[in-house]
Amino acid sequence: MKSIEVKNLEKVYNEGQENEVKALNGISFSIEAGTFAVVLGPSGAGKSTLLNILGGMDDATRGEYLIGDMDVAKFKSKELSLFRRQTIGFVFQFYNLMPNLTALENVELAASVAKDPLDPLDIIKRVGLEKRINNFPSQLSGGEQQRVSIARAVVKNPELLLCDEPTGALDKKTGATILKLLYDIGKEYNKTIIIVTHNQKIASCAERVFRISDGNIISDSINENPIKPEEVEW
Ligand SMILES: Nc1ncnc2c1ncn2[C@@H]1O[C@H](COP(=O)(O)OP(=O)(O)OP(=O)(O)O)[C@@H](O)[C@H]1O
Repeated sequence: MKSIEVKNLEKVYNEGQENEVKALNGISFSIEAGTFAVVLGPSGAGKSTLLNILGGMDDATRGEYLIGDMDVAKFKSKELSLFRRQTIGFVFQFYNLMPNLTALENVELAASVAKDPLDPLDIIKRVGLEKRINNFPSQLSGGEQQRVSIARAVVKNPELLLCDEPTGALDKKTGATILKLLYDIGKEYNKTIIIVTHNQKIASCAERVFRISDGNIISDSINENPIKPEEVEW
């Protein structure tokens, strides 16, 4: 497992033009492998921008992004494509499953592009969907679809799991169980997890909490006593 380091990361959209936007103002942080971290911030703070850069979906304007000895900010598009396949697992708010594939097939497809995948059936059982493997996404509840999407992310055996408002479309009870599943899976498979959210409650169960505002990290705290995800007061 590899630690993550970001140094003086800047993202400027439309640099030098009238409509220039500084979305990230030279932020720096490092995260130890296996940490359950949350990035909190209001709308427009730069959360999606940061997530897109960490996930290799966009490049930084300036600065460094290292995962272990991988110098990701220097990657060209082909290396970034491999990086997205092999190193990152994504969990999105609205699941983004392939509608014409079953739950198991969605997970198998992700495994098929990974370098060192885990067993799809084992993972789908681990997320509690043993009896739903042949269902299509439209035949699953929101919480079940999010379980498939977690299985799809984890089966790739990635270094880093990036989650964009993973409980944002779920009711409180389902959101809490999904949060617990993410936490438990992170610990079982020793994965670094970064959850981006505007929901302050989620931060109470994180080991590390970053708050961002206007493209700056305004606080970076280690939570010595995170509460259990199932005890989060929503
Ligand atoms: N492709 C883009 N081109 C120009 N400006 C952009 C682009 N993407 C984001 N921005 C701007 O960058 C700033 C940060 O946006 P970002 O989407 O990262 O914020 P956010 O914290 O994720 O917000 P939200 O919670 O609403 O999704 C905003 O001012 C936004 O308008």
